[in-house]
Amino acid sequence: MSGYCDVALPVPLDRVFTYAVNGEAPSAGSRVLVPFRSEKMAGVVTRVYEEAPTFETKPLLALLDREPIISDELMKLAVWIASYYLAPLGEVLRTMLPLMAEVRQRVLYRITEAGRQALYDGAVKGSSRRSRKSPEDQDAEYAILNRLEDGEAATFAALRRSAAATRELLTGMVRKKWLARETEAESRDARRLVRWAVLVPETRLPKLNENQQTILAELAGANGELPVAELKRLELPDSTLGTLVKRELVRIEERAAEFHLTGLGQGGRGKHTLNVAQQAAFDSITSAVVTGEFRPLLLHGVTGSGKTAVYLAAMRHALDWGQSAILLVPEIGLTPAMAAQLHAEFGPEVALLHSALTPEERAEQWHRIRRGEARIVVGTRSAIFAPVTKLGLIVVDEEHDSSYKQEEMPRYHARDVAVMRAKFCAATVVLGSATPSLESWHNSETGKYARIELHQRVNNRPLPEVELVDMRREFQETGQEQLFARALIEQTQQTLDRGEQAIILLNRRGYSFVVLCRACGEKLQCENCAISLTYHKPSISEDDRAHVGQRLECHYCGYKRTVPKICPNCESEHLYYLGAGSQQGEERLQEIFPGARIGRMDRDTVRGRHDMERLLMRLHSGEINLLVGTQMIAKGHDIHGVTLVGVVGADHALGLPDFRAAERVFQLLTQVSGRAGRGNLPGRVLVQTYHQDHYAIQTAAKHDFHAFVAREMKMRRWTHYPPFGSLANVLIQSPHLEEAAGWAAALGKWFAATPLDRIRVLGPAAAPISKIKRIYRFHLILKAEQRQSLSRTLRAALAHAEAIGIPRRNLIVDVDAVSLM
Ligand SMILES: Nc1ncnc2c1ncn2[C@@H]1O[C@H](COP(=O)(O)OP(=O)(O)OP(=O)(O)O)[C@@H](O)[C@H]1O
Ligand SMILES: [Zn+2]
Repeated sequence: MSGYCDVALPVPLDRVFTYAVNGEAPSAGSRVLVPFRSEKMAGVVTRVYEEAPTFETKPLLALLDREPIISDELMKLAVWIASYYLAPLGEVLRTMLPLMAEVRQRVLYRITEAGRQALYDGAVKGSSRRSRKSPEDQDAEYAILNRLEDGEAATFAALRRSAAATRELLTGMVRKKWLARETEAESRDARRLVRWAVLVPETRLPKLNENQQTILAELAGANGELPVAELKRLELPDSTLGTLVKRELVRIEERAAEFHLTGLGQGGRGKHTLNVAQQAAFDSITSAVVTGEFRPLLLHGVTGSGKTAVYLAAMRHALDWGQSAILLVPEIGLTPAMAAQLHAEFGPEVALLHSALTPEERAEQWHRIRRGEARIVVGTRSAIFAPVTKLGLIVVDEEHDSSYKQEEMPRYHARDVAVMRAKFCAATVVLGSATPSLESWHNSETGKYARIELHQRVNNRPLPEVELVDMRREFQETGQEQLFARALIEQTQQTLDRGEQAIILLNRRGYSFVVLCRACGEKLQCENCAISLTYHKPSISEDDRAHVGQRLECHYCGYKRTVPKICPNCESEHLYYLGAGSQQGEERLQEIFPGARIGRMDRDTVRGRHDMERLLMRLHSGEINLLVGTQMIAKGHDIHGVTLVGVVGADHALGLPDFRAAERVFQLLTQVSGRAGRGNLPGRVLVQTYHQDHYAIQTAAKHDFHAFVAREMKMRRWTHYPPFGSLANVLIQSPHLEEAAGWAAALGKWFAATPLDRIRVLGPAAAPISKIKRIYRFHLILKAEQRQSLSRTLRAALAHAEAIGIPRRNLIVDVDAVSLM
């Protein structure tokens, strides 16, 4: 049959592309292979039709799916995201489909006419003496040309095998135009086979080196077998496993990929019957689900009120009703207990989509969900695109968490996408948190969302008492800057003496987060970013899995350098290390409490998939009785022995140039306080602060969410920030400072000259972080009373930018921006 179709391609262009159908027609929502520029590319068909377009079209190359893999409902969602966030539809669809592992790009080499000529010339005249190549290289080149003479294209691997080709030689030959390089998208099914390493029972162990022993120990500890991919996480050389296989101590088996969960840490603490408040929340949710209509709910439940049990019961109910459910969590790796509870509750019905999955594993899960084998989906933000059918319930846990916002194209917010998806498929969506975002709270005030509250902790446990320690007074009374206040030291000691556990939040990793030269006043900065370098000491902790050596490190781009003895600017020797991070916290605590069993939880100690579980296990068992860490320690953990929480230096974030600064500090204080007193003993919190009178600190200390919100809403209303109106951040970036500044000025001029419909424009100005990874950054902030007019204006601005030659990739439009830095 003939006809035409529109295809969305993953390229940064806000349009679809038309191709001619020359065989079997594809269906909308299925993938096809098409020629694009000089490449072949996989895209998703958005429309199939008869009438010929007025321009010339190229034909489709291949159909990759027999049936649509994007349902109408998900396509509708994709179109909404593309329009709302001003993102190309092809990019949105690529984000939605974790199937790129199935379409692999192959690079092929083919001989050209010039190549043939060279081959014949060489055969006649022998090797050319004028060539700069060695005779060996010339021979290799002829071998390659010879191999390709029949006209078939071959891969690098094939040419290396049969003609000893190297990448260098091939690149040179392409440059001489003897060879043409082609890319080919190769479609295949997601790999269904997983390679497992299996321990061979062996009585006499030969001499082994340390790496080999590590692998054998790891296998022995896992009942003798593990997927090879798991072993890769040990970060040992690949050859180690190879040697073990050669020596017949380990054998490799290919097995069908199946769903497996390894070491999820301890499971839930057994199931509880819901208490009265939980039951009421459950009833509200399930009666929304059974209406079969779109029902958005905000579940505001204080820390430790047992929200998880409500989610699980509601999801079970949806399942029993023949529906499926999606649960979004900020980061599964951080809450292994949650994963264990889910697995205990739903067994093989649950698909876990976490960030440590390989592309193949992700694709495998996607297929399981699509086949209807897993009707409960749990995952981080992109799990909102899971291809479940009969979706009845979506739960967004910790809905205020900023990890739901994707900070790359498409810059969607998974919580808001969750609400739209629920709307498109007439489902119930529950946004849950002890500290709801002001946006969601506002929606519950205006009646857009129904609100459910859990005011009490389970078993009538009290919320912890919070005491503020004024660090200005502490300084006056002790005469010196202290990392830990006297009261915190005293109470930590008492807690440990009573055999209880304490956690201390120090929300920066590393040892010192500023290195300052007292002579010239300069802070040592990253070479690539406008960011102070953080000093990391050689590690003192056995938990520390990061690099052990001392170094200065940029926490934005990962740049590392040795620690200088003198200031790189003025060569003075007066370098001072200021600002304590978690590594320093740990060291100081070790000095103060030599008998304590200290653990540390931050990005340096929690790297691999199992690090968090190990740490939590040691906390649950009491092996660790004093934990220091960054905001990771505030995330949902339920450790019953913790009765004291200390907060150090969390209020400095109040000074950040971001309208959400107060909200973030309030959330962090409330969440970290919420870790205390979750068992039988009541908890206490000590907050060290220099801003004792700030309303975010005051209200957090009183667990008074309503008072905080009332105050913060006033501020937002005055300053026209969300939830009052809509906001977008327009970033202009370039590796050349003048270029970025020039473009920013040009856009600024356009905004100033264009009549805008109730939109306030701030800037252009240098972004608070004016350079990241050698890219200079300027921005404009748009505050609009009406969403539509914001959207219209942004589109017009993009069109103007294109007209004056600002490349699309140098412009970032961040609708509902979460980070303004
Ligand atoms: N009905 C119940 N009776 C007794 N204990 C319960 C009940 N429901 C839940 N729990 C327990 O209460 C504790 C807190 O529950 P959960 O972790 O779900 O709190 P949460 O509301 O998610 O808190 P946070 O917002 O701090 O993460 C857990 O140990 C859980 O096992
Ligand atoms: Zn950097």
